[in-house]
Amino acid sequence: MITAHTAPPVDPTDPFGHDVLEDPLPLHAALRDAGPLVHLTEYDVYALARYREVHAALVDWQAFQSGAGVGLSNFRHEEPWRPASLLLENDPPRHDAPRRVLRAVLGPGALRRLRDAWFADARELVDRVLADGDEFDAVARLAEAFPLRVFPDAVGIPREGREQLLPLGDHNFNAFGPPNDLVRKGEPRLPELSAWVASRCRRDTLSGDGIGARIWAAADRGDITAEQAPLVVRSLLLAGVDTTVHGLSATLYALATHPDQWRRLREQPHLARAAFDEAVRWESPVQTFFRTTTTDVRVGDHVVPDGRKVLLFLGAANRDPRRWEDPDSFDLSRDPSGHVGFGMGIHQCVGQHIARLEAEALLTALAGRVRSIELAAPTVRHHNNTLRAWGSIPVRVRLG
Ligand code: HEM
Ligand SMILES: CCOc1cccc(C(=O)O)c1
Repeated sequence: MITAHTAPPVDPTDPFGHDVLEDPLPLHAALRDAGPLVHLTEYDVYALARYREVHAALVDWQAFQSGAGVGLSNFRHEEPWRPASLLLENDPPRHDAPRRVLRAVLGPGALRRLRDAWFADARELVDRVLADGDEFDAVARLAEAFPLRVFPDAVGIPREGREQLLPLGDHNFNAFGPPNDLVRKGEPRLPELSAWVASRCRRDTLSGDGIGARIWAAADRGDITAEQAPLVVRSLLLAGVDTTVHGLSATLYALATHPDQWRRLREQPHLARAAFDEAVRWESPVQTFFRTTTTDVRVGDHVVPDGRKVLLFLGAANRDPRRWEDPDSFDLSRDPSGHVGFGMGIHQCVGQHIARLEAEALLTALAGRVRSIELAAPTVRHHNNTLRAWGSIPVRVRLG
């Protein structure tokens, strides 16, 4: 048993600096190569970047807890800046009932109920975009437009004002990082956005047959309490939009820069879901999340003391050559299962099948009309402390 707390290798890089947010790959490679555990001196936290250690931490919720927050802020010493998420920022047992309710309302029944309408909506949106011309911004016209059209409808929130979900989600994901310029950027609108999303979670603003109403019905049954219901709806609205916008953006970017893979998708439209999962592995729209150790935890030859923050680099794990063959290639023939782009273990993304359905609908509609897709101009990244995000992806398409 290791007795001395031998110090692991250190890295002074700021993982939330703009140079890293523009291109995180060099830091990911340096962290993986430095060892199974690294100490990030910039914030005095630990980092895991290899698949094996990230996966092990994700599934060991007892030693690596979420209940002290999954951002840099440690809820043992600091108040959360908003009421903590009942799922993301809680451990069992408090985590369990809200998770059961969300798993049920986002389960096979919801997917069956939504499938035909989402496929029709995707065809209608693609037809309208293509009617406007063969060059457009795939982020604004497709990756943002489609989730904002179908997901809030499925949850049951009114149409007007729903575009607020993007800046709201953007700030929430920035807030998992340090109090830097990205967090300061979102603060002026925060009171207005927080009040707005709280109003969308009330029973009386949610339409009768939506996912939101079904969460309130679960409270009526006593599966969760009436106090928990709005927070469970809030989880959907905070977690369910920006993630999918940037997951779809990553997929469209990957396909526009790999014409051979686009041809495969055209020939085999059933590969749409595989294309989305391979893009989520390759790009990892959710790059990082923190955990907090609940005891002295041994990682390799070192020990992380109790109560310390550990940054899990999901994106680095998804390109770890120790786990993936030719990890930097985007390849539809790969089996991407086991990637940690949706997390792993008891907190693994409860909305992943909703995201996959959105992607399948949009990609199927596109593959049905577009013979080729390519970049028409330089792309622009959108920096966020947690999300690997896109500002714009200008594309040119040929129909047929
Ligand atoms: C490409 C799209 C998405 C990605 C990449 C993504 C990624 C993730 C990841 C990595 C986690 C694990 C967080 C952790 O371990 O601390 C997670 C959890 C979660 N996701 Fe997703 N997500 C996506 C879409 C969605 C959608 C569409 C919804 C809602 C319908 C959603 C709702 C949630 C919730 C509520 C949690 C917390 C689950 C828990 O802690 O038990 N996500 N997601
Ligand atoms: C990937 C999960 O992302 C989030 C972000 C913000 C809030 C929540 C929540 O569960 O409330 C989840």
